[in-house]
Amino acid sequence: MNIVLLGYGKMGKVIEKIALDRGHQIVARIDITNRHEFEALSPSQIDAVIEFSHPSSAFENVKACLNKGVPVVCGTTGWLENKPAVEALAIEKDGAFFWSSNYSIGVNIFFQLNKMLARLMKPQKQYSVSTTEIHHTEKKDSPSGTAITIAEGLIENLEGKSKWINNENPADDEIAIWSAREGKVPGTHIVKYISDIDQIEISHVAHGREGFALGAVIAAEWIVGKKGVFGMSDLLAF
Ligand SMILES: NC(=O)C1=CN([C@@H]2O[C@H](COP(=O)(O)OP(=O)(O)OC[C@H]3O[C@@H](n4cnc5c(N)ncnc54)[C@H](OP(=O)(O)O)[C@@H]3O)[C@@H](O)[C@H]2O)C=CC1
Ligand SMILES: O=C(O)C1=N[C@H](C(=O)O)C[C@H](O)C1
Repeated sequence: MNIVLLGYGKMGKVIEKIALDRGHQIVARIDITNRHEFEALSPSQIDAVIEFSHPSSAFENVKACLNKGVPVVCGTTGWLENKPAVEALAIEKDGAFFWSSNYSIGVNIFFQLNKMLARLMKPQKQYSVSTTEIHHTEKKDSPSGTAITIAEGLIENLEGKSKWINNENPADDEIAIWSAREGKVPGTHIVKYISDIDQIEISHVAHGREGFALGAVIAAEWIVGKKGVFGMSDLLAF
């Protein structure tokens, strides 16, 4: 497959290595300094774009891919408010758009576990729930996209929760997301239920970026020839 990397930072570089190991070619590595090279490429040169850039650039980058008529797998977080517009554009252009807050298989299993646990905890009103995410100090957005997906899973499956709040004490209808930035931590997510007498905790700890990158390359392999708006639950058939 011919892949364009839109965003060539920490993730772009790990994705490149995994894509090459899986026998793909990297047609272009685009970051903020050589954006014009992407405009110059013709759709016939590209099987899929993998976009991991910056919260402020993902919206324009994904629109540029859909307008060019090439499938795009996007992992950038922190731009959720513009995602519905991109999804509408993908449908209008009969294109293909894939997004996940987290491409790791382990985290996607954790998302399901979180929802299952929430369903079990729903009648147990003596517990208060919260989620914590810990990432490296270079991370631009807070809370993490993954923590938002976890909070959405809790809101869907617990009673009386309608929104999340970041690094502030929650009201009764809010899920607290506690964010911390420490050293080079690749990504840790914890869901905790606390009562007066005990505590239940589930966690996912990434040991590196390889899991995110492998999932993104598998998504790019999967999206070729498809039309529509997709996420990891389509790929993993959850
Ligand atoms: N969904 C998932 O599984 C995962 C998602 N992420 C998300 O991916 C994103 C990128 O993470 P990471 O690689 O660690 O970040 P980095 O800051 O290491 O890399 C971002 C890259 O994007 C480039 N960039 C900035 N603006 C543009 C633009 N307009 N066009 C093209 N490239 C641009 C930056 O260039 P320059 O350096 O010149 O500014 C840099 O090379 C974040 O939103 C992060 O949260 C991360 C891991 C997993
Ligand atoms: O910025 C990161 O590094 C990560 N971002 C994603 C997120 O915001 O959830 C996924 C992963 O946790 C790493």
